Amino acid sequence: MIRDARVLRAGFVPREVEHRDAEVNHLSSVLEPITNGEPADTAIVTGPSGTGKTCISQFVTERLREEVLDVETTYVNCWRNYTRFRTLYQILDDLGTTIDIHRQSTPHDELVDRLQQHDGPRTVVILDEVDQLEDPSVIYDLHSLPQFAIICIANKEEELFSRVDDRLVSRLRSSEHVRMDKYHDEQLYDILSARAKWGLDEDVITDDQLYRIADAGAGDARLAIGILRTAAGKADRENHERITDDILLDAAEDARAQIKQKSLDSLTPHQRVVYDIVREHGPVGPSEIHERYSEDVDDPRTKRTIRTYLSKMEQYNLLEAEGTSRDREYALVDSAAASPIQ
Ligand SMILES: Nc1ncnc2c1ncn2[C@@H]1O[C@H](COP(=O)(O)OP(=O)(O)OP(=O)(O)O)[C@@H](O)[C@H]1O
Repeated sequence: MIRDARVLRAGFVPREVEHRDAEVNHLSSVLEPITNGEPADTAIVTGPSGTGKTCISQFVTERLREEVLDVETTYVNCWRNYTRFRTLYQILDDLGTTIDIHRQSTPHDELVDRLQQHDGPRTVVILDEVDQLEDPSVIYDLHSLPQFAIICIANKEEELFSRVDDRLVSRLRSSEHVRMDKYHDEQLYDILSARAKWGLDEDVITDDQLYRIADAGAGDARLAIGILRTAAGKADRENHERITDDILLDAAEDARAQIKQKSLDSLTPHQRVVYDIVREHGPVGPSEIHERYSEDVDDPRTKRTIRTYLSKMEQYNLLEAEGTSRDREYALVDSAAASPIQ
């Protein structure tokens, strides 16, 4: 059943990306100066979840490394490393220069100094989920160091801009933007079909089944590949020769539940408090959420930050918002209402 399980994993970077030629070319052209040993501009990559932002960024930087000897790349998930310290530390760690850094006592400036002194090859830093940084000044830190090129990945550029100070906004506004939209069903079908070809034995899934998965994916390649992986895994465990329609029916729900759990596990402690307030009291408006949240935590973040948390959880299908911006209320997403595989 399964020929190569790696191909079906969420973080897999394929040898060929489908339907993103323009975006790949755009991002490659931003990084092009590096091939001549010159500094490159910052790139901002935005789009909804599962539209290939991480995949395209990694694909382009991998290709760059194939072409040029003197270039390194490093990847930081800023949701996981949401403080300035952790992001800087992660980059230095990748560069192999953290040996004598003490997590508790080393000041930020020293970490920035180390980056400045880094005399290795030019390095492309992918800052994924950059809108999740508690202190986005780390973008500024990196922006001012010519030996580093930055790719900032976020869902919405407004969310990124609303969190950074004016001097950085004007710099980021003049950066190159690569925008990704949700995939059409045909595009998702092609992405799935390539994964099935490399990841599964021949004839274990029909074209019609792949189209139905593409439809249930609703523009999100992460979900679509997740459904394919879940279905193939179950068919394999149960010793079927083919993926049956019954297996497919459950796979969409299981894949959604897995993705939801992963998103929940990614929430920072403050985001989790906000999520729990909506779970207990939703539908609830932002002011009440902020009031309750401020009572629950010792060092509450600003209302604006809480709004970005709510928006992020909406992007990741954990919360849904109803109403206009004035009377907006948030509630948990009703997973049972998501469209099943037809
Ligand atoms: N154009 C494409 N061709 C082939 N595979 C793709 C393409 N776009 C996305 N994928 C695959 O879909 C999955 C999700 O993509 P990716 O993680 O890049 O999405 P994302 O936009 O970064 O989502 P998120 O905001 O949730 O992190 C990955 O397994 C990726 O390899």
